[in-house]
Amino acid sequence: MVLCTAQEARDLDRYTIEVLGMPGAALMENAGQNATRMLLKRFSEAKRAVVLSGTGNNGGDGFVVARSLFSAGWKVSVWVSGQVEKMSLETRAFYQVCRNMGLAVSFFDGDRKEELLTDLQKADVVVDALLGTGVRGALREPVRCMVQMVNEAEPGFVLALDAPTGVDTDTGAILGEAIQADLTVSFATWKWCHYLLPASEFCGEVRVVDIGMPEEAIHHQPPQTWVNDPSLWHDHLTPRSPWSHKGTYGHLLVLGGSKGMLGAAYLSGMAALKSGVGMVTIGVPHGQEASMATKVTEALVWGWPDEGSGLFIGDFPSDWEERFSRFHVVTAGPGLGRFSGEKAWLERLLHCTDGPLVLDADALNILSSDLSMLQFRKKPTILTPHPGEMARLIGGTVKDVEASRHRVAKELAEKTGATIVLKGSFTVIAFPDGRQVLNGTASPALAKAGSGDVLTGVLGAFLAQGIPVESAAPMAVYLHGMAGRLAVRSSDYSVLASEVIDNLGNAIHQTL
Ligand SMILES: NC(=O)C1=CN([C@@H]2O[C@H](COP(=O)(O)OP(=O)(O)OC[C@H]3O[C@@H](n4cnc5c(N)ncnc54)[C@H](OP(=O)(O)O)[C@@H]3O)[C@@H](O)[C@H]2O)[C@@H](O)CC1
Ligand SMILES: Nc1ncnc2c1ncn2[C@@H]1O[C@H](COP(=O)(O)OP(=O)(O)O)[C@@H](O)[C@H]1O
Ligand SMILES: [K+]
Repeated sequence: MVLCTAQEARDLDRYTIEVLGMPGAALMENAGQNATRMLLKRFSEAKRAVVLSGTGNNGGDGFVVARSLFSAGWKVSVWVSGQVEKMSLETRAFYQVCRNMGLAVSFFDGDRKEELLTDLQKADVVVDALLGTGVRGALREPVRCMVQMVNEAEPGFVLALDAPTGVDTDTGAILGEAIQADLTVSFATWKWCHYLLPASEFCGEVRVVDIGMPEEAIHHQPPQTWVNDPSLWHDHLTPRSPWSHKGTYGHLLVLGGSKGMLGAAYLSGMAALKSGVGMVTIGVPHGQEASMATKVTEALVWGWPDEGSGLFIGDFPSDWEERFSRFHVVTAGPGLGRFSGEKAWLERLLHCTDGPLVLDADALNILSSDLSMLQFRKKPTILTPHPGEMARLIGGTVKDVEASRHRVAKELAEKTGATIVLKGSFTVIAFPDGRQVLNGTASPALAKAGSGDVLTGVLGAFLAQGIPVESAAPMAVYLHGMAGRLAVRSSDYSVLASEVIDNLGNAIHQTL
């Protein structure tokens, strides 16, 4: 499913109407009808509704909802935030239908506050069709006043059409005041405000409905962002061939696991094996080799030189060249730690890894001292920062990252040529060509140390199986999030990273 900026949504509408010849009124009728259907699913009996309509096309959707609820036997009153003369052609037509059918339509210019408030307080449902993607800047009167009154009235249920009035479609900012919705029905595509804080907290549940926009419109002008779903990568998640063998599914090297952090590399390695990779070697400092070997049964263990402190030194083992040629993918970072000569070490790793390379955790912190190290890479590099690591990479703060996750991820991908997997409650995957995928499958059960190490392993495993990064990254993030959800037995308080690993198989099975 596509995710649009306001401009992309306008371009899609324009192409559909002006080039494909779909009448705008048909799209508006479909939008309003499908939004009504979502409401009627929740309320089996006729109720009392107040519909607030603006003069733009969002208001037109509102008039369609008002008429449809009225026809379904609901008691409906409509309040309009401007004059008939300001209405767009389609909006005016649907306004006229409401009048012709005898619906109560009132105009609000700030004078009839008592009347509107009483109406809102009596309503079971308020439909917010004041502003959608056409909003510009801080709310002006009388819209601001109407928004404030809805929030004051605290109606039982608020349905927002496309977006709650008062949220900026693209930045997710609040434009002074915003309607607190229980359900937002978005038309044809997702919009950024459904994901970005603080706007997303005003949306309630978000459902996207079809408005009859032909697929050709999306193919003609593909937006830059998609919401993650299996249709994006399902072709690569195929049943395993009965003729396959371990060599078919690649060999992954996991580098990390310093003293006190062995578990991180262990989790990555096990997650990779549970995600179908043929073979895993876990590279740990020499001093940790014996401990790791007793911990893992299914993975190979390779001891790297260390200084006795449990950290890697800035050197490569003597047999690295011969060994490296056997790995299809390298992941570095989980439990790696910081060590003297780390920058030279990472530079060498970047040069000599002849396949995809995933950098996580401290490998990212080392990289943040000099992003130009990545410019030598010919094969895909994938960075999987959490917001703290991302802040170090861009030389900003966590607040900067969280205020604009999608923008910072996109900019870093374009700047470095790496694929960025910016983790969080919704993870952003940004590719160097500007495209982005947004993931919504995760669970707060994953907000616990070790979850990220699992993701690194899953991603490394899919890459080692020859899946291109454009599919492997969204596939790993999606299945990791789903495994996190499936791992919840009694409470999301209690999920361990190892239980997420145990549920990778279920997630893959349910998606195959
Ligand atoms: N196009 C299509 O085919 C389809 C579009 N669809 C629907 O159309 C919606 C987009 O419609 P849109 O572009 O008309 O914009 P919309 O959100 O109604 O707002 C414009 C109005 O808001 C006003 N306004 C702006 N900022 C303001 C502020 N800060 N404070 C106060 N007022 C402000 C602005 O006033 P003006 O600035 O012109 O004075 C103007 O009157 C979209 O979200 C979807 O619901 C669906 O029906 C499917 C088919
Ligand atoms: N509230 C949340 N909702 C959904 N997913 C989350 C949430 N918090 C964390 N996650 C996911 O859990 C993982 C945490 O990664 P990270 O912080 O690197 O953990 P660690 O390095 O300790 O293993 C990421 O994949 C992130 O997207
Ligand atoms: K709205």
